[in-house]
Amino acid sequence: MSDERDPSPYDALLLLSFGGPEGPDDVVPFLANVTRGRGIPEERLKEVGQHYFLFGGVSPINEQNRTLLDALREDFAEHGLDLPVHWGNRNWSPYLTDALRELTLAGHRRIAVLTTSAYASYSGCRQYRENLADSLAALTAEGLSPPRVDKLRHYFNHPGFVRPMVDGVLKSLAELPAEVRSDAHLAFTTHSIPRSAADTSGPVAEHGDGGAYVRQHLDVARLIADAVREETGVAHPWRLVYQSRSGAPHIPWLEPDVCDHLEELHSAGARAAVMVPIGFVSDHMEVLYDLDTEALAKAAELGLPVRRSATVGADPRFAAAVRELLLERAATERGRSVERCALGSLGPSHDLCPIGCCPARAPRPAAAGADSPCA
Ligand SMILES: CC1=C(CCC(=O)O)c2cc3nc(cc4[nH]c(cc5[nH]c(cc1n2)c(C)c5CCC(=O)O)c(CCC(=O)O)c4C)C(CCC(=O)O)=C3C
Ligand SMILES: [Fe+2]
Repeated sequence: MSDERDPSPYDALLLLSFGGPEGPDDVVPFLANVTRGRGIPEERLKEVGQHYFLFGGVSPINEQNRTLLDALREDFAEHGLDLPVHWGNRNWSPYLTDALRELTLAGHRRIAVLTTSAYASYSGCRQYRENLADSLAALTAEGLSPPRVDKLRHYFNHPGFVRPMVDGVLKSLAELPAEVRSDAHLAFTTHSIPRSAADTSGPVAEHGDGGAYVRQHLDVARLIADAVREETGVAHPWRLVYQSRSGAPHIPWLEPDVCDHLEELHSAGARAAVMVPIGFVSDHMEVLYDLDTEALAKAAELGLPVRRSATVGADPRFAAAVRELLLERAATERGRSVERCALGSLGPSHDLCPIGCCPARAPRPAAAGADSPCA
């Protein structure tokens, strides 16, 4: 078999995602799963529940993952890559443990895992690794012998993730009124996280204030802004901003908030903006509510023309990137040296999260890292 289509040692790919409710009755149990043991105030839960009820209790995230699964299967088939693609979630059905049980019972022994989070952070990386460790432990407790799992590297700077977003920004710019288009600011937005979590994201020694989380986002923002300038000849001013903050007000989280930023832009005389949700892989509730509902309402109130650009979703270039990441890792595991595709200044991310990377408040077992048993 040619190296370009040899997935060994892997015998399956698992898409690992957040999960979301698919009807009004799912909302509260879903939120209980999300916040289990983390002391999110009930006020906030009710507020978040409202976001979901506005959309009939349905988060689009599961449907988008189904579409991504289709795109991955289609891409694999087109490229002669014979590898089953499965799906499991942290917080809603289909649950990760059930997906891994099914794979175990079907005889799979070594699984590559793709998370729907492109960046380093506790929520986007280590927490998924903890979920994997928990599920493997649950299957062992059931008397099964679960497979080994490897998490594919962070793909924030992979061209298959960045280029579709560049196209999205160009499209959004084109939709702005012609007379303000070239003045538009780019507001790159991602999930706010506690400052303490940002500072300890990624290999701690390597990164300054804001950790790998902020550096990785800044690199992607710069890449997109540069590509847009090359395409349009306009150097749009840009800034990295944050959204979807939760938690107690006295604990510092990453700022500024996207809505505050729009207000600031407006009072500084800006004439238009495009919000670019680089922190998210698909148009799930954070995008649909926090940006398309809340932030666009703020923009309308200000009379500021604002568009929200597309996430990668199931773009065929993203599906191709997943195939490349998988084959790259497979070849590495077979001891071959391979090209590791990455744009920008940070280079390709590590395959194995270093010890202590993105620490949890209370240390717990995590799979697929340098500090994992049998990694
Ligand atoms: C970095 C990051 C990502 C991006 C990476 C990734 O994609 O993984 C992300 C994604 C998502 N976050 C999501 C939903 C929620 N996140 C919450 C809470 C939190 N997120 C955090 C961080 C992140 N979150 C943090 C530090 C908290 C507070 C503490 C905690 O609880 O860990 C809460 C609880 C209520 C609230 O506090 O808002 C909910 C309901 C959904 C599903 C949306 C849908 O249903 O369509 C998705 C994709
Ligand atoms: Fe979240």
